[in-house]
Amino acid sequence: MPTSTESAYPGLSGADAASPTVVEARMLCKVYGTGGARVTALDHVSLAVSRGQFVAVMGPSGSGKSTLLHCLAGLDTPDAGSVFIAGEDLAGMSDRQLTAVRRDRLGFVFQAFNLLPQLTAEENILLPLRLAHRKPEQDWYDAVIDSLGIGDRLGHRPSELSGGQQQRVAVARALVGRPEVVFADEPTGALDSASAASLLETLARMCEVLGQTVVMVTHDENAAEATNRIVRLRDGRIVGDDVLARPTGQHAAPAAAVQGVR
Ligand SMILES: Nc1ncnc2c1ncn2[C@@H]1O[C@H](COP(=O)(O)OP(=O)(O)OP(=O)(O)O)[C@@H](O)[C@H]1O
Repeated sequence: MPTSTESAYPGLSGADAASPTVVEARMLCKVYGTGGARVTALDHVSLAVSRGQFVAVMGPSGSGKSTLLHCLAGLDTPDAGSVFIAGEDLAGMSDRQLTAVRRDRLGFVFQAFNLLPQLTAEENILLPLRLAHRKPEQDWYDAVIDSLGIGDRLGHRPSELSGGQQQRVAVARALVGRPEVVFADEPTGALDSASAASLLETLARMCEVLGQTVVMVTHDENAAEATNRIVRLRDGRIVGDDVLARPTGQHAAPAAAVQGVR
């Protein structure tokens, strides 16, 4: 039975320089305001994220974390520089193409779960695919539900779930379309510490085992510890970028979850 990313998915492990680059920022600049109110939110930021990496973006308030996340995700436009998702330059895209990229190739998780109260967990998870007239890939869907441990909650409405379970449903919704990368902005901000730790552990495992890529903004050093790369911003610049080697096999691969996936 494979017990590490290496054996389950050769070349797709977390901090693996040989993995393909899924997100790349080149010399991103973003300035808000003019005159005395002028703020340089991003000051020539370059960053390449490999498949399977779980990246924490950290830094003091106002250092540019959200601006960077929004530019990487095509939710905001840099004043200068380029963003590539799986090698495709977002700058060359029309609004319609950008919308399609966000819908079909990216996943989003925010502090607020944003689940629709009248839908069951499963209906919430599948809603983005339904709107895109896509069907879930069954093996991937099963792996996501299994990894998140919400198989017995799928028929419940959000009001019948704990906060931690609701966030897991929101994560499943972000993952179900098998996005190139998931962007998460303080995903544990509304959770108690035990639920937060559990969610982070699950995200880490999905990156290691399923080759998912996650870029997460967080203020929380504990949350960052679950990741395998910590990018630190200050005054719109990267002032630290630590790729952490995690011992292989720390997160055992759930064999059933990985069968037939990738
Ligand atoms: N729409 C905007 N208009 C004007 N200034 C902005 C705007 N958005 C961000 N800024 C400024 O750009 C800088 C970077 O903001 P950003 O939200 O990216 O920082 P952050 O690191 O995410 O902060 P926080 O941790 O407080 O959320 C800040 O000085 C902020 O005030």
